[in-house]
Amino acid sequence: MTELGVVHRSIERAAPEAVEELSRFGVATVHEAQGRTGLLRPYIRPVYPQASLCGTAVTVLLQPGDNWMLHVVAEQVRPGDVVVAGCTTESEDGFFGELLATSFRARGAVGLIIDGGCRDAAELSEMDFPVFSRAINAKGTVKATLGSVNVPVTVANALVHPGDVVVADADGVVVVPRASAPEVAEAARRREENEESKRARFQNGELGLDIYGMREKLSSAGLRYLD
Ligand SMILES: O=C([O-])CC(=O)C(=O)O
Ligand SMILES: [Mg+2]
Repeated sequence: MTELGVVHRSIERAAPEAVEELSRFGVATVHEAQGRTGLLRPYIRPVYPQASLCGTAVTVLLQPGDNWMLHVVAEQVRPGDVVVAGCTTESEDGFFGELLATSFRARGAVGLIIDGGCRDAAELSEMDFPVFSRAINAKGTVKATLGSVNVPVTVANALVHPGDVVVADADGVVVVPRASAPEVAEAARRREENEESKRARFQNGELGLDIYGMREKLSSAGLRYLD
């Protein structure tokens, strides 16, 4: 069980070159590149359509309806970090808004993933501070019960460790374990190159049936063409 009331101050972050490399790819590519793993459940949505981010996770475990620990985690943020907030129990209250976004940004945070609600959606969009949350909800929160900072957290069914890489865009949110970030970045690069050549062939009018060599398999599966 996760210990409550602790703040881990020293965490090991993924290599900056790997983070930089991963930032060039979309969530779908990264997810595929690591063997279709690491996705958060799709109920986590961007607060505004253009929101996207890539950064190293600093994690926080919140208590339902209580945003105290978001102020505690702010102190642990380093430039390039994304705050990843889980909650001990489902909660859709408005934990986070433009004031906390201003604070996070001043510390160098590139965004927030929260398995809870957030508010001030228009201001967050105006600021272009990317937030991915389970709800937009004006309901206010209290500062009463301790959680923890920089412990492993489960966020929308994905386990996130401090220092992992998180990539988020209009398609969703994916987490890449710190140690495998360089190899996933390399696999994503190869995948993107491969898609580029396929895209050119599709543009030329070639069919997936031929590009992927599907005809034989379809006929052995018994597909019949009738005139
Ligand atoms: O203050 C709060 O509790 C959350 C909020 O609206 C903000 O950060 O602007
Ligand atoms: Mg506010």
